[in-house]
Amino acid sequence: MRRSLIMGNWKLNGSLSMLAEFITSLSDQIDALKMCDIAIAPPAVYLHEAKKQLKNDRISLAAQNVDFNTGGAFTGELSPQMLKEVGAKYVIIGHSERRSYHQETNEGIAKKFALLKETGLIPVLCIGESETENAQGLTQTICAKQLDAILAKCGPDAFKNSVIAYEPIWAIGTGKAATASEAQKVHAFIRQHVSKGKDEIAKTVIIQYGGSVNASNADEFFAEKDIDGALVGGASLKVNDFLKIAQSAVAAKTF
Ligand SMILES: O=C[C@H](O)COP(=O)(O)O
Repeated sequence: MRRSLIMGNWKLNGSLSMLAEFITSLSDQIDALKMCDIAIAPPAVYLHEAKKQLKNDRISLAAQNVDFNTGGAFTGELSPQMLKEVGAKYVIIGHSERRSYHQETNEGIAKKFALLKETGLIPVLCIGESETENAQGLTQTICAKQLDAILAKCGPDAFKNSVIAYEPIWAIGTGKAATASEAQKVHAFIRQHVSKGKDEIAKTVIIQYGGSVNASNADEFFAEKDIDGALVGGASLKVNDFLKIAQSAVAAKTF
């Protein structure tokens, strides 16, 4: 059975004191969350300190972005190897905020995906459609295009042991989450599209839902068979809310 992965994406939020409080509270509760994997993605500048403060490997670290170069004259960028060295296990790539505010393309994101795999880091590939595309019935077309860029660059086994976060753009930070059954349909499509009948990929690819997940609606998502956890933004900034979401994931796997 796939384990759920609950990841908190802090985006451009947080501080050293918040990090310390968060890690202490999370560490106190982690034993009750054995059935799911937990990760936090604070701003990259805090990863090294987070690694030092983490007392066990049950809480993993993620970065929010990476460059597609390994080194050289690329001012302001961070390489996969640097993120690995400061403790990242996962790296979020292709978030819609980066696609939209930093003009990231499917091709550039595919280069990042390939480099992360080579470095031994786990890509968390964000995909999803805009509100207009959703209204036009283009959800699957858009998701397929975003996934196909990775398959073209990395081959049919690209998604073995990888993470995909389905994040409909209209649901991010809006309080207007997709319904669990809407999300389940898209997740089932994604699983079929990336595995193309290969059981090994279908069984190992983790597909998270992201977009206004909170402590009250998390249960509904995790009850769906193709929703393997959540990429949580706003609700991951309060440790108690984040913990409740993780507890919902555990409960969904233990009935
Ligand atoms: O990476 C997280 C997503 O963008 C979701 O953000 P949100 O939970 O604030 O809607």
